[in-house]
Amino acid sequence: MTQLQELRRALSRAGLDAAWISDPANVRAVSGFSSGKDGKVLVTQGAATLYTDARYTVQAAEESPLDTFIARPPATLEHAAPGLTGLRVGFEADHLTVAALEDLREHWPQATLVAVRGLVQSLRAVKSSAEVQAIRDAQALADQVFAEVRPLIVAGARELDIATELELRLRRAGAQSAFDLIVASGPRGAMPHGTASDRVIQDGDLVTVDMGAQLRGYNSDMTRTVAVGTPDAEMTRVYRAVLEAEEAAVRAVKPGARTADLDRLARDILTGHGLGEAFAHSLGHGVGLEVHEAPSLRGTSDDVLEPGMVITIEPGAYLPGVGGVRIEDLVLVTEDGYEVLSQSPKERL
Ligand SMILES: CSCC[C@H](N)C(=O)N1CCC[C@H]1C(=O)O
Repeated sequence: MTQLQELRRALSRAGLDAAWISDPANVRAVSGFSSGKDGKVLVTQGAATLYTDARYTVQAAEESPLDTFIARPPATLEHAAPGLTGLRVGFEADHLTVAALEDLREHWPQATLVAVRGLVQSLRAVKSSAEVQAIRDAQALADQVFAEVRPLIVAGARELDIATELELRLRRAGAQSAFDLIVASGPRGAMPHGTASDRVIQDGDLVTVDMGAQLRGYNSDMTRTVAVGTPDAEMTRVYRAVLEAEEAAVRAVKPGARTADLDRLARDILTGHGLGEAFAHSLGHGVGLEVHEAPSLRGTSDDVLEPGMVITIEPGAYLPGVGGVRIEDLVLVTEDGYEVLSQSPKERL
């Protein structure tokens, strides 16, 4: 079943007649149009229309099988209005701005607008085989680029030099970085989102490299913490604890597993090493058209793993003023367990 068909079923279940899709990743998922930030999709049970402007006339025709209406707002909203009389129309509450909602109210007075959350996101959590292949290819490229750049992570190099090499090589291979590269060395490792700075890497540092490739619209996500020289005994202990938590959580991935339980498993291991407080974020997240998408591997999540989900397992420990460690694998949930997509070797300290 296509995402459009699934969306129509989800609309019926939610008591809606139509949906106005404005989240760029959802626009892409439903229409195939890759410039989702400049598109909207109106889905009813009988029709689906992609709205975009004249900059994309050729691209929309090439990429999307949907009927396409080329115009700018408010002409787009005026075009849609007659078909919406008396309908309950869902809009994406977690994306639409207040101003855009006011525009919908003004132009669609005969429709009942209903705020919905996560409608398309939940459909995207389980990937098709083509989507899995795109993510697999993105991760394979990230692994290759990481292997090329790993020898450059030495004392005297700047974090920015490492990030630049990674990004350049991803670009040369026809991909791009999925997010601002995280290269956090020494004490900067205590920042989970420590994007590369001009800090010069020192002998004895641990260096956290968190990178993703974006290929054909799909992302990968992986973190390795590497040692430059010999880290001190405390950071070696922290590294081993994070590795233990990471590998245990990966082994527990299977259909039916509650993501909150996986988070608890990793957190309990780190707590056993006195690092519970240092694990400052959730265990992971789904990956696909967005780097962060459903399911959530947060302690408060109700999500349950299903075959076809692609998730990260990424425990970390962050000690302000001292340093940090994160180890992250990209994992496909399979019918009988899991497959680790990220193949870059991990340090064994
Ligand atoms: C800015 S994208 C960050 C990608 C990274 N792998 C990641 O998802 N995280 C790093 C710290 C925790 C986790 C997050 O929730 O952002």
